[in-house]
Amino acid sequence: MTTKETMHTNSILIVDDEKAARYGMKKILQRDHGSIFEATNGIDVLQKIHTLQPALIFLDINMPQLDGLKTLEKIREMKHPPLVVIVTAHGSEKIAVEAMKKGAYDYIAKPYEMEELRIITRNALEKIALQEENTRLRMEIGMLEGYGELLGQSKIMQEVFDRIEKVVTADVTVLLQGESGSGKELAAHEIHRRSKRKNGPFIVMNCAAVPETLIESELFGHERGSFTGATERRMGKFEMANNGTILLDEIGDMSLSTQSKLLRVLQEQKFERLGGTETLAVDVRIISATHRDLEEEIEEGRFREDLYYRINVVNIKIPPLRKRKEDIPLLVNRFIQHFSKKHYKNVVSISNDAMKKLSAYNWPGNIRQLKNTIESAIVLTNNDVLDISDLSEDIIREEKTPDSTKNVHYHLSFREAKKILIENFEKDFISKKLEECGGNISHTAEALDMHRQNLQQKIKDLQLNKDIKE
Ligand SMILES: Nc1ncnc2c1ncn2[C@@H]1O[C@H](COP(=O)(O)OP(=O)(O)OP(=O)(O)O)[C@@H](O)[C@H]1O
Repeated sequence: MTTKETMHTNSILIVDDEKAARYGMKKILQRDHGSIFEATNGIDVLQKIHTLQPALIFLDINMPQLDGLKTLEKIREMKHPPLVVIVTAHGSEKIAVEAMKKGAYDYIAKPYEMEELRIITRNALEKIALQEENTRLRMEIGMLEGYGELLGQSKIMQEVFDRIEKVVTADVTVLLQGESGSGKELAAHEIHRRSKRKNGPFIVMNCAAVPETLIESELFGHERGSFTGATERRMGKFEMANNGTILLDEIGDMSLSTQSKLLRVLQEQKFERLGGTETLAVDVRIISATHRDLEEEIEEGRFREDLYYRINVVNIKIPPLRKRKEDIPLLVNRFIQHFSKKHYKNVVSISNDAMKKLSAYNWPGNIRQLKNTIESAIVLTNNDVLDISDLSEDIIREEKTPDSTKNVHYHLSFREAKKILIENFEKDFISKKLEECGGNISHTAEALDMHRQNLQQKIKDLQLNKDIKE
């Protein structure tokens, strides 16, 4: 919603089929107001609203063709209707009340005093000015607090929002890079929501969650009988995303053979279903996301360089939360509001000490971890204001930004050391959540805001398969 869409001009429109009545009213109002226009009937007024965008309308109730009440109904159906003051004859207050119920702002009965008309007009225009100021302020605050659902006031995030804003209309292929939980999927969704494809589908394909043998059928679909278990023809995600956007999440985890098939779709926007001969053409915007360093993956021979250049027309890096700690208070307060409502609690805020602890922590799991922390605190607390005692031990212990390399052996390569660190964090975080959820995978996946299959794979990779209930 732009400012222009919600703002009216300051003009007034007088609607009456009697010339003398219009003239009399215009003369009184002209003293204080510049732009006064006239309309002679209900149909004329509807057209003039579009061209003149008046702030206020004086609408006579007794008119031939479309009468005042019907005209009022039509005006109220408009997206941003002007205020309407109904002009009635003395003794027809009942109609005036009906008009107010239908959304008229006020009414005035003929014959009226000059002063009465002036006061009603002044009040109406003041009300409009106030409403518009509120809209403007709300929009300013909204913009300061983030970009749609993506919250962030830090300079670094404002730069990310600027970059996103530039690609929304451009319909180019975008690569989102950032650590797990930093907001890549949310950013992709926001790009879609603001693009010209917003009425088309937004389809997410998690390339890491699907086993290698099924990924092509997931992406491109399959014909009946194309492999054991393919009992019916199935649409792939590319087909589903036609006229919309597809997010290829964790694209860095895609095998080389699938990468080459994907390259063809990117080049030609064409593909065949598995086991099929028909070539399907689609119109899809592709957004890719990964937590991996794709240039490193190319060097290691695990990612095709030509595909990289295709998906990386515009690159947006989402910074980790520890690099934008000034966003933590805003995020925490929003998450408190959200989860307090969701879980029917009365938590209204957080103590300064607890906020300091949250700001000092390093957040290796980024916003997802912060969100989970606040949700779990809200569910477990008996307080109206979250306090240090509502936070988990890890967060309380972390007095300052931890030396994240403290347990790492320097004889390892940087890549190996990084892998161990990430694995240790993942093991620790996931096993704690599993424990909290009594080993139930579906609940844990929900609590971690992760795909169930993704979690199952992680549990297997990290060898956490103990006490798991399906
Ligand atoms: N800037 C933000 N403002 C508010 N909520 C956010 C923001 N960034 C992320 N979130 C929330 O954090 C959670 C994780 O975000 P998201 O799934 O987009 O991360 P991701 O980078 O795609 O993670 P992964 O790589 O693990 O898939 C989601 O619940 C999302 O709504």
